[in-house]
Amino acid sequence: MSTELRRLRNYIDGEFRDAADGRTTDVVNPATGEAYATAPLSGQADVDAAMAAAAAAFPAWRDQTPAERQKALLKIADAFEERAEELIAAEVENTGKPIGLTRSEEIPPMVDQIRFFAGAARMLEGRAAGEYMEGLTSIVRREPVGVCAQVAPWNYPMMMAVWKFAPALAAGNTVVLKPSDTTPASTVLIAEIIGSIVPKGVFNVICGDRDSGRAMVEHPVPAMASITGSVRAGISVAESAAKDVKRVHLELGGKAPVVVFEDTDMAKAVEDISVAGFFNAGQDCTAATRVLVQESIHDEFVAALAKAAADTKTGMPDDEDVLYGPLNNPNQLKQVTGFIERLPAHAKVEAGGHRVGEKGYFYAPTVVSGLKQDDEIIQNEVFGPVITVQSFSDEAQAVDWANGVEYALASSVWTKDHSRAMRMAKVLDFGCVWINTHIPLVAEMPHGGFKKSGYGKDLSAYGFDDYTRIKHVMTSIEG
Ligand SMILES: NC(=O)c1ccc[n+]([C@@H]2O[C@H](COP(=O)([O-])OP(=O)(O)OC[C@H]3O[C@@H](n4cnc5c(N)ncnc54)[C@H](O)[C@@H]3O)[C@@H](O)[C@H]2O)c1
Ligand SMILES: C[N+](C)(C)CC=O
Repeated sequence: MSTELRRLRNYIDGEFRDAADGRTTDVVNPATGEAYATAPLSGQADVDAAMAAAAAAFPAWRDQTPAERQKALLKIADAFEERAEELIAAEVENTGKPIGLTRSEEIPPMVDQIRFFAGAARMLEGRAAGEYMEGLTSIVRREPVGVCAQVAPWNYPMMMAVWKFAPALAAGNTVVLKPSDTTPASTVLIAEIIGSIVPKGVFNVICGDRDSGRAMVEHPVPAMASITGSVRAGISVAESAAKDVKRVHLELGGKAPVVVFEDTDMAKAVEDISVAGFFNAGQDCTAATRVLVQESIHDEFVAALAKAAADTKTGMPDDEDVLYGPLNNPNQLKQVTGFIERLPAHAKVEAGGHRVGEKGYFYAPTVVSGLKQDDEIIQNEVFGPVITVQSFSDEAQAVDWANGVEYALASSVWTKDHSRAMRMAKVLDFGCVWINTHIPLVAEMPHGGFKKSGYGKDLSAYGFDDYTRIKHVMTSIEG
């Protein structure tokens, strides 16, 4: 059976290769539940080869001028635009996402993000050079870190690949990137695109599972390990990297609070929050997943949100009316289903709460109310199309509950009171606070969390800095 499937391959040192020992895994389309390809299950020999290629390519790539690296990234961005339909097709097979939304919501920001980092390559910052001790001039050199081991998740496989390779390559690093074992197809296509533009060895792709990822992070060559994924995986990466003191960059998910005050524009809030909660089947680390609503408007808000959920459609990628597709894999379906099955007696399912169909891994838009702060579904990441609602009495309680989880990536506040919004922005302990909106991201602004959401920033000049190191050079100017 699997011999008839399309064969995806690793991209190492400028060529496509099978795993050295020939091992593969089937890759399943989550909208159908059927395998459509095989991908290498990479082992130590594959990781060794990719790291050796990236290490060999590093000096020449590092020594290119920023202008040359900018030109390469701009060509990559142009190629993404030219080959957008191929990227969309690969991503849709990977994930089951709606075709139209992948075209409108993913390709343009990805291309823009690559172009942003192309520009950033020429805007490296440093403090002024000068004489801080008599007769001695100090300067700061900003340099690439080296080879970067990068591990991507399955929820936005191609966009997260961009967030990883673009700043790394722009800064002069070389890359070994691993997509999730459930979603390798778009990353393999990205390798083909980038490989036609940069010298061999600069960008390498290894397919495989968490053991392949672990072998990359534990490898002696990379100077930096970056991962987007679960807290469990992030802790494991940080532990492995600590053994030889590699730099670590972690984006580990969230449990975004959405704090709705009684003076909000209810219709706008409900519409925006339901989209931000259900988009991508809620498989988004910033999803508007945990609503805290002031008690005076609680019942009206819950009724409106339940109606918005009932009006939200999930279904096949070619259906233009759907907001979101399937969950990514059977484990994720089991995880989401488990949270709903284990709801405490005081919880009330206001909408959804069930699987949709028997083919693929679709789950209905779901709203759950009546929850308490220490309930499992409030404290843990569901990563599915499930919005929870709690009722708060005053600002202090809202802040207490909003901050009362282990995650700290993103949050939002909904109010017409500017002073209250700014007070909340100060005390909410999250890497992002949106006011009267939730989920937009721009290339110029940092994305990244605190607490168990990880450390290090994606996007922005701050994200670019994370892929550089600074060196002090001091020279005598006497004689
Ligand atoms: N932050 C995010 O964007 C994000 C993305 C995907 C999953 N998640 C969370 O993770 C939960 C579980 O999903 P999952 O188990 O499929 O994700 P995961 O964290 O296991 O996988 C993410 C990536 O990390 C790799 N990986 C896993 N363990 C590793 C290790 N020890 N060393 C190196 N690489 C490793 C995987 O192969 C994959 O490429 C989800 O329910 C969700 O809560 C978060
Ligand atoms: C980074 N983001 C928000 C696009 C996806 C995280 O799950």
